Amino acid sequence: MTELLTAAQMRAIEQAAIASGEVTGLELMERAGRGVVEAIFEEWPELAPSWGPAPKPPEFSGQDEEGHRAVVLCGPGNNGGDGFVVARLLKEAGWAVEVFLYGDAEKLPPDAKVNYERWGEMGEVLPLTPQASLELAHRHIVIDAMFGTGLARPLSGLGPFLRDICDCVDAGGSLQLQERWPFSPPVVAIDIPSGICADSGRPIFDEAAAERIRRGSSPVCAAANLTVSFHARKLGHALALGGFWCGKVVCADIGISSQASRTLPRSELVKMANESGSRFKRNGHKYSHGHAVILSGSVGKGGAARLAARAALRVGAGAVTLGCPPAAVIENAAQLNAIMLRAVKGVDGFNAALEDDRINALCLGPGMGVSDESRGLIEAGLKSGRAMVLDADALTLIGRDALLFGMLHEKCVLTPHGGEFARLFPDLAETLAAPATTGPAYSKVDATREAAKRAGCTVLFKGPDTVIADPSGRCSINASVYERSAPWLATAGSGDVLAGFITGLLARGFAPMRAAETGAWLHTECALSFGPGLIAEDLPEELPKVFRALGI
Ligand SMILES: NC(=O)C1=CN([C@@H]2O[C@H](COP(=O)(O)OP(=O)(O)OC[C@H]3O[C@@H](n4cnc5c(N)ncnc54)[C@H](O)[C@@H]3O)[C@@H](O)[C@H]2O)[C@@H](O)CC1
Ligand SMILES: Nc1ncnc2c1ncn2[C@@H]1O[C@H](COP(=O)(O)OP(=O)(O)O)[C@@H](O)[C@H]1O
Ligand SMILES: [K+]
Repeated sequence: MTELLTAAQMRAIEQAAIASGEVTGLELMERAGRGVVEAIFEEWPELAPSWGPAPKPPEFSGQDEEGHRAVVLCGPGNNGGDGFVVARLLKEAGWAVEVFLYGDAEKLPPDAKVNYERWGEMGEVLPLTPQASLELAHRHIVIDAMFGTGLARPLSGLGPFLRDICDCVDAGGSLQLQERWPFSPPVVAIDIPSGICADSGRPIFDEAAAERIRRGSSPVCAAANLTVSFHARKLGHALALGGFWCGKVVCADIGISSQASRTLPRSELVKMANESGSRFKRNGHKYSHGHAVILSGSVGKGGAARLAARAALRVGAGAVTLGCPPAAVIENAAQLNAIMLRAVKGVDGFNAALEDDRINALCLGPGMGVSDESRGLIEAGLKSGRAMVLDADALTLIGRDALLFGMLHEKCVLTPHGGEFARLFPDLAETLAAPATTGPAYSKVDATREAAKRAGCTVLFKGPDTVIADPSGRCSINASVYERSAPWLATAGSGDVLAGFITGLLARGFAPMRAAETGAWLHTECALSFGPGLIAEDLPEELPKVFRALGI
């Protein structure tokens, strides 16, 4: 678990470090540039100085034929300043370096200006204008230092360069992949690929650029094989398409002493999990670990609820009961063993079941249907005040019904995917879907926080960038990107399993926000542990292995 920062938080951390006298801005920029160069040599050891002469790019006929060659594209802010440092350090390592500047050198901020001038003593700076000829195919590395956390508006006049950069990245960014592109150099983005908003992971573009995308011409942002960020990952590396554009993200330590960016070791995660709610099972009888009730749909519609029930039991609820319409009892009885089964005849039947005060968590929605009876069941569940996961059809019903929406309470967890989120919060979904024309752009974090506040309960907005927020504004992201990428989670029923994990954790006494965070994290862990080929049924069955690996 790693804390992600917004651009403003990063600026505040930097300013605090400078104000305390701990470091100067110029030193930070030097460390940032050094961090980029070190990350490059670590990623591609064959480029490190000790490796001897560089492979000769094909068709290259300029000077320095035996040396490594880099092109550094600098922008008008401090991201560009980092670029000038990288250019200088590579040159000092014996590289041939060509530097381009987008913008006016006179207007560079002070630290970037100093580094521009330092570079100026070693080499020239060419203007990055439409006339510039980059000849990327003749380099060993391309450095994108055009824009970082300060991106404020759409890029303009950079289209052809962005196309070249994206082509290099598409070609694999490997020094070995020479057949596909004459000599496709890896692209290294400083902080974030230019054009991507560091707070939202969304490209910033206007209508004119949108039209260009529709025509399939130039892209609106750069991409990278390696992104080197500083101090901590930013939200934009994890949200939306950030994971898609950034390639691999490494975080260079620039020596700022802030607690903000700690990466928690697994042992600490386990400790946190143990401290929240009713702990992992140590002692007590089954009902001391809670009793979850999951309602299923009618005949032939029980699969989703059975998946959720199995997940709730595996995650450690002491007892799980599946409640179904009387007509569906035989179908469910044929499928269930450890999970108890109870015929629930309409709302009255549900209210009767809820008289058992050992029942402390409910899950409504998976496979439930959107009938009036389903609505009544949701109302009864909400009136009972129990901790409760509302998923799938329950979300559709709540989205249609202001009265039900108004009954949501702080022990509820809503688990919408994109479509369900749009039904529940159409205005927020619309804002999120509208092209982002200025930075920082409205993000999935903004939308989920606002949704949780409005609903008065925890909201988990699903996707590879699952965002979880509670009404107090607390928010976390379960990003299934980079080393935690598990696209095989996009399989029918995996959302039902997630609902079951959260319900089981609620039954065990986890607070709603913690249950949602832990459930989402375990969901991804199970997918990673199982690997491709996974179907929803496999997720709960993988949990014991995941728990064992965690030492639980
Ligand atoms: N904050 C920190 O702690 C550190 C920041 N560093 C670097 O500084 C960067 C942030 O620097 P800045 O805040 O100067 O931001 P940027 O370097 O991203 O650029 C901002 C500048 O570009 C202009 N601009 C924004 N969008 C534009 C567009 N589409 N077209 C033309 N001009 C545009 C802005 O008006 C501003 O002048 C980081 O990404 C990182 O690379 C590092 O030096 C290390 C420390
Ligand atoms: N590409 C992906 N990478 C990681 N997780 C994903 C991806 N696509 C979907 N998921 C996760 O899989 C689950 C799918 O849930 P949902 O959309 O409700 O599907 P279903 O209704 O079929 O169960 C969610 O937890 C979501 O976050
Ligand atoms: K950049």
